[in-house]
Amino acid sequence: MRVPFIKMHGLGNDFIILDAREAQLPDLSEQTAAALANRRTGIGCDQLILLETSDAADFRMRIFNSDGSEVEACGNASRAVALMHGERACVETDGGIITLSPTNSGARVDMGEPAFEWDAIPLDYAMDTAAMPVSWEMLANPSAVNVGNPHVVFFVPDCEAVPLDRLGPEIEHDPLFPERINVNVADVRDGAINLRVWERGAGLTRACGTGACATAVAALKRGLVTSPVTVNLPGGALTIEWSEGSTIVMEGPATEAFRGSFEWADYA
Ligand SMILES: N[C@@H](CCC[C@H](N)C(=O)O)C(=O)O
Repeated sequence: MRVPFIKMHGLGNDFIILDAREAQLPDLSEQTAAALANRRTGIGCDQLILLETSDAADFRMRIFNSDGSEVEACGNASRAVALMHGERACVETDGGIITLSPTNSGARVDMGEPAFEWDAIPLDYAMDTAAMPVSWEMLANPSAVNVGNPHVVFFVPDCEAVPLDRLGPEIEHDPLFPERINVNVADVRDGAINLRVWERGAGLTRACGTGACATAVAALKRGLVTSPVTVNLPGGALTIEWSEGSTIVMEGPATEAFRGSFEWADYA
């Protein structure tokens, strides 16, 4: 079976998008998702996005990391899907319903409300998620925020100085995080946030939209910045708006890279 795909990215965080809203596709196993995401032997991407019909929203967006794991949310892919869809839409994800609106330069996405309770992150045991009493070498007292998916956020003097390629996987797989975790390291300068992210199931990426949301929320709660705040990532900048008790709104660019098709193979 020949399957069409669209390759898109948000600030260099790249996606394969498969559209099963009208055409029927075989069930996508985690092994097949990982094979398609492989940069040497597949098409290559950080996340594979599968669009399906939904009874609860205009359509459903499923998200697979490059290691094949299916997860709840992806901010950058939400903007890519908004650009591809071309009009405002409510979208069902495993992290909740989000609302996408294309803009002249990309998209604006209402990502829903963040959660802060320890068991909503989730953590393995109860603790204060605003300043967690834990550390990994120079990374200490992070905030934990769930924005549809789980994030831990460390504020440091200089995020470029953190060996995230070494500490990221160690923290991602720490037993404190039963569903693993996305690891954010951030510094605040001139009212803006500089951010690097080790993504659960994908490693270091050029940008992480949910990471930007979680970090902005954690920085706003700590009184380090005011809303709306610019979050600078290696791939470019996002704007995040949030206030206590409200939903998070993310705005930024999205780009189509190319289209193609491949012969479906089931690796399960
Ligand atoms: N790139 C994403 C996040 C993708 C999912 C994440 N790696 C997870 O496992 O939760 C984004 O832009 O938000």
